[in-house]
Amino acid sequence: MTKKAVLEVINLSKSFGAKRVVNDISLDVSEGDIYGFLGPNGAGKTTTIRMLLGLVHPDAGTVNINGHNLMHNFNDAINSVGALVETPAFHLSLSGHQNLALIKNLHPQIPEKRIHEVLEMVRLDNKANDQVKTYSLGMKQRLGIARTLLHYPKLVILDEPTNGLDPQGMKEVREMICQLSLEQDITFFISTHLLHEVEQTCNKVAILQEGDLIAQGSVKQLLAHNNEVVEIITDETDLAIDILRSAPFIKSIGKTSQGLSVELDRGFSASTNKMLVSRGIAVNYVIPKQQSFEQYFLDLTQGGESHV
Ligand SMILES: Nc1ncnc2c1ncn2[C@@H]1O[C@H](COP(=O)(O)OP(=O)(O)OP(=O)(O)O)[C@@H](O)[C@H]1O
Repeated sequence: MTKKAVLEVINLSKSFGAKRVVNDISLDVSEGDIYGFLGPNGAGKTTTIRMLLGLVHPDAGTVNINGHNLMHNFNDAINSVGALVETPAFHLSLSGHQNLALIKNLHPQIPEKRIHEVLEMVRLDNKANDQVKTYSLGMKQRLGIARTLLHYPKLVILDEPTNGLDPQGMKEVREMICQLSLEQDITFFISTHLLHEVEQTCNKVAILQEGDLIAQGSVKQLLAHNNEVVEIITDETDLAIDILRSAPFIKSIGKTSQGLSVELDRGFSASTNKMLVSRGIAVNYVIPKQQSFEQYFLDLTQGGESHV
């Protein structure tokens, strides 16, 4: 069954003066996705997010949020999204609950009980009555996310939500996002440059570089598209390198403590083994290595091919 589109971005572009910052990008975010929006510093992530929220006017392109066109039906589009774009500011001498009550009071349609619900969702219900000045950075960030949830959004956009957090704070935010996605049917669009976070949290990613979309898809799909890496356990490393160097399907060879790490075209590990054995090399093992998303990202953004 095709999943419902929650965020559709079609041919979006933006320049500042002569500088093209976002270049004709299209993104598809479906119901239930935890969608990672990745890119090196200055790639255009924040500018894109600001366009998704109507804070920056695009030069060209269309944004639909939950079926509402952002340009033509702004209120419906924006009311169905929650967003945390900068470090949230709170009244430090008030409690978490009191801070959320101030926001709730501006929106009479939000029931009182919602404050407790969202505090529970971000696991701050036991700190609800403590002053925000006693909160850690991670707790403040979670309170910021609670604030975005007050009006029952179907889509939540977070710009670098774990930026500046310690490992424990990052873990808490990560776990909370996964839980909200599962239990509350919230779709997330998260910009980050932390690749490890993406691997652990997101089911889909888009990679932006200098305003261009250079990859989009599931983490699994993107890695499957890439070369394979195997470790070849052998004592005859120098001879093995001489033999493999000439094979067109071998992309790179490095030495490891027990043999060689070889990057090759996907599907050629058996041929690699056969080539070595037929030339008299004693191959003890060929071990497939899981290529990390981090390596994939670095290959791609430092001069690799495009997988859009
Ligand atoms: N209002 C503006 N006027 C001129 N240039 C801008 C403006 N906003 C952003 N830029 C430029 O656009 C480019 C993309 O910036 P943007 O903040 O969108 O990137 P980013 O991917 O979010 O980077 P980072 O991870 O460092 O925040 C940068 O070169 C930035 O200097």
